[in-house]
Amino acid sequence: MAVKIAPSILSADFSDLKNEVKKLEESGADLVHIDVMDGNFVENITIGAPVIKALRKHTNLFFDVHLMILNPERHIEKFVKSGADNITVHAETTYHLDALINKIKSFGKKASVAINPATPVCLIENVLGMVDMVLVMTVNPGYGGQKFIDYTLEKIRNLSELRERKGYRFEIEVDGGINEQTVVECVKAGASVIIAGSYVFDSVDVKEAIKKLKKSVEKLNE
Ligand SMILES: O=C(CO)[C@@H](O)[C@H](O)COP(=O)(O)O
Ligand SMILES: [Fe+2]
Repeated sequence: MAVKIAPSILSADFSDLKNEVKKLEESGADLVHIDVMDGNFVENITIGAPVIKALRKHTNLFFDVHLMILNPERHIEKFVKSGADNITVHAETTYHLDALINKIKSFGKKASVAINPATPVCLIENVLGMVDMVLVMTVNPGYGGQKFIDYTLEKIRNLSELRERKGYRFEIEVDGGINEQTVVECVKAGASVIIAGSYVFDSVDVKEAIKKLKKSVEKLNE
């Protein structure tokens, strides 16, 4: 599976998001990852649907919206209308995961499920045939710039093996602590959508950072 790079704008300059997103488009990003945090499910509070809607006018890049909010079912329609292309919900935030995924899909959007580092894969096993992506949190959600948690690699391998065995089509997305080394481990384990926040935005050259991540895994696909 071709590896895609999804820079997370959590580490971008919030006072200049329009230009940050345009810069990603010119730098070869495959998707834009947008972290929505509510100060309840996670400590931090970031951006909501109005900001996504405002950004939508300035790029055609795929908007990968990662909801880290309680009661996500109350907000799906707003995020659909804001221009999200994919909506990812955390399995830990709902009692009704199946219904929630169907709700997202009913709007014609891609629907994905995320799990925290400590959440086992078996919790989402029943919905693996319904989702477009499984997002494996490789740090605890809430902040950018954290250290990659090694034991999450086993979950990626586990998901990859389940996908193969059952003939599922979801992609595995990884989020948190991605750099030139950890990206290789994740892709080897079966991930193909790579979210990178601080690695991309803290670098001097965004285009170069994206290129380096792609180059790190090129050899694996030969
Ligand atoms: O969802 C989250 C954090 O909760 C992420 O998408 C972060 O934005 C990743 O940041 P880095 O670890 O790559 O700096
Ligand atoms: Fe994220």
